[in-house]
Amino acid sequence: MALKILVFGSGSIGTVYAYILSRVVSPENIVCVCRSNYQAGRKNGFRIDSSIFGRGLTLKPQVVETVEQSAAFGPYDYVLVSTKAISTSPSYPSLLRAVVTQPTTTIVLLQNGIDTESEYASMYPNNPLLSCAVYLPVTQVSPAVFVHQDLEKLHVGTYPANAPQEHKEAAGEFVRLIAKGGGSAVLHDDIQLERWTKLLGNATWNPVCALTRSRDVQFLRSSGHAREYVRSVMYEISSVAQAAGYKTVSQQMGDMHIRNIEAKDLPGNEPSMLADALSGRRMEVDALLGNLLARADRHGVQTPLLRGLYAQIAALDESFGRRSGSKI
Ligand SMILES: NC(=O)C1=CN([C@@H]2O[C@H](COP(=O)(O)OP(=O)(O)OC[C@H]3O[C@@H](n4cnc5c(N)ncnc54)[C@H](OP(=O)(O)O)[C@@H]3O)[C@@H](O)[C@H]2O)C=CC1
Ligand SMILES: CC(C)(CO)C(=O)C(=O)O
Repeated sequence: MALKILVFGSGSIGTVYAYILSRVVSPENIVCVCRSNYQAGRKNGFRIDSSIFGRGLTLKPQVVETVEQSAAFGPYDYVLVSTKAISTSPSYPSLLRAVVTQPTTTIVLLQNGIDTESEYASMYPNNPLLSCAVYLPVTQVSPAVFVHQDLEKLHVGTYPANAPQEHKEAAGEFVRLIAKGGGSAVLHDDIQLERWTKLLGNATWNPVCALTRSRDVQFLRSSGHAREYVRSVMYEISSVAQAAGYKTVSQQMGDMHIRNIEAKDLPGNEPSMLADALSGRRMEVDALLGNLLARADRHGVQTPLLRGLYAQIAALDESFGRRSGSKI
């Protein structure tokens, strides 16, 4: 039988993976749940300009406005969760009840952050749950129009790492599917090290860039203190990672990361949290920082700079909630 795929959250990441999968699965079997870009996506489909996959790419999947509407197109083999990893009411995991109807439906979390999986795992204990680290810089420049630059790599593994054998096999099948669509996916027995490795960059650049309305290179070149500040924030993150057992997430890794950004031209990369801040959208405060601080507390690691960043980004996020009456 033909595979059926649901993309919950057809923003930057969801749309590019929908495109990759549309090279192996008929677009009529790919259903995209949209919100602000629903009208544009329904009318014209999605457009992607990618420095890797090509310019002017188009995708015309099924487009719906709610998860309930998408249930009519199921049952699904894969439910890709590509919303922001934020708390909502009702929660994102609970919204998926209408579509996680088969024990074989694989849930794939295409999101940044750490410690974001447990609600999905407790709600859908029998379904394969895949957690990922996504390297895919994409920005939505107008409704349903996306620009993707430089990099595409997906690290995939089960949650938890010691999931049953059938779930491990489901992870392998998903990795093969992405590869058939021309993407680069890597299977891990334990994905958490990759999540923490990615967090080193995201817990630094995402809030720093969002708070300063600067891209990463712009921030680094903004004053004589910027580099040392970023380095010190990364030192705190790597100290928590070390205490949590992720020994390769080190200060040396942070230094290499900074050197890579320093070597880039202005203006640099726009982290997804900067894109959210510029549009006044709710931000991944806990997935990127709050859960990290909880780990720091658990291990008794001092993190004064991260606490300051958290307090500021949480206040900015709250201000967006007040202003918009909040979409969540
Ligand atoms: N963009 C990037 O470069 C990268 C992002 N990531 C991570 O990937 C994840 C996804 O990020 P990204 O794609 O940038 O986020 P986007 O904000 O671009 O996309 C999320 C989409 O989900 C939609 N959505 C949210 N709630 C609902 C709902 N209830 N019903 C229907 N649609 C909904 C949003 O709609 P609306 O537009 O109305 O808000 C939006 O279109 C995040 O965890 C991010 O940190 C990882 C690597 C790179
Ligand atoms: C790697 C990076 C910075 C890509 O833009 C990202 O993960 C994000 O924007 O959240």
